[in-house]
Amino acid sequence: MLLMHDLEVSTSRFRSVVDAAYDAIITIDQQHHITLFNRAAEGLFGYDQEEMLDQPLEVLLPPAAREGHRGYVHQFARSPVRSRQMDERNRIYGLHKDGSRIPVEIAISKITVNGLVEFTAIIRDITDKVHLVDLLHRQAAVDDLTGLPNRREFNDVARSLFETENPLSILMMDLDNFKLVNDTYGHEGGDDVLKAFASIARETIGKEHIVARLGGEEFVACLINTNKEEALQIAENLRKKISDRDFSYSWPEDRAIPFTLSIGVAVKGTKDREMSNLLRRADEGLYLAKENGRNRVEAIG
Ligand SMILES: Nc1nc2c(ncn2[C@@H]2O[C@H](COP(=O)(O)OP(=O)(O)OP(=O)(O)O)[C@@H](O)[C@H]2O)c(=O)[nH]1
Repeated sequence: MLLMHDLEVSTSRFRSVVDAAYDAIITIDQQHHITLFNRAAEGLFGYDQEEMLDQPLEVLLPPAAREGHRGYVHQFARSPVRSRQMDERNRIYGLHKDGSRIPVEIAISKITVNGLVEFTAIIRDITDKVHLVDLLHRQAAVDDLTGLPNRREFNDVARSLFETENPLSILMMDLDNFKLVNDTYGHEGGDDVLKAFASIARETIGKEHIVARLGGEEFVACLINTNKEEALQIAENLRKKISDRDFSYSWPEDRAIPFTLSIGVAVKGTKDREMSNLLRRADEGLYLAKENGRNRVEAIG
């Protein structure tokens, strides 16, 4: 009798600890059916405990993860390890009742009860952490002023594009006499021009290509699947649009500032071993365009 009482006390203590836990705690049996679903799990997944007991765990996983998860649990059941953190390198998602995916961290452990293996998963919602990491990634890759990819991001992307067999062209672009723009319209006016140019270039060059800000008034475009004639045409089209003010762009307070740009063009050739060869030739083209009077397009090679 005393033993029964002790057991009841211990069970109710266990229940209150599990229910007060901040993390979702779910237990499944050998057939992957849910045997325990605490309050935090109700909050995380949007289901009531009554709905979930005896349900297969798969209900809480995005369809694409279900098969892999079953294999993972089988393998874990056979391994001598008693607890482990589920894959920390790849993001793991749970599936909310409303169909949305929830990024989670999962610690899983197993116990053997009467010869049968049971698993307990402790699941933490890491939505805030994931948002923060994504934000930091974005900030590290994007130029604040224009919203374009920055030099580092461009180098990464361009290098991987260079590895493919596809034709590739580079436009090296530099706004003309930008110091004069700053001197005449102030640094803020200069910033407005940079933002305007970024927006017009992105629209004119097209979403299938990459436009990035290398720094200052220097920009670059990587044109994918584009040969020399097409690259020259895109460059000339952009130069002319800017020079003729043939674009619709909403300037801040309608204070449109005239500007022009010079462009150097280089096309990937069989002799190009690295992206840096191509970028160097585009730079030489840009230098030539400046030498020859600015507001021009020059190609090298
Ligand atoms: N407003 C603004 N100015 C910048 C920024 N970054 C660089 N600059 C300015 O850009 C100007 C670049 O001047 P230069 O390199 O002499 O070239 P330029 O006057 O454009 O002359 P060319 O390139 O030879 O046509 C400098 O005055 C920099 O201060 C920026 O983010 N905002």
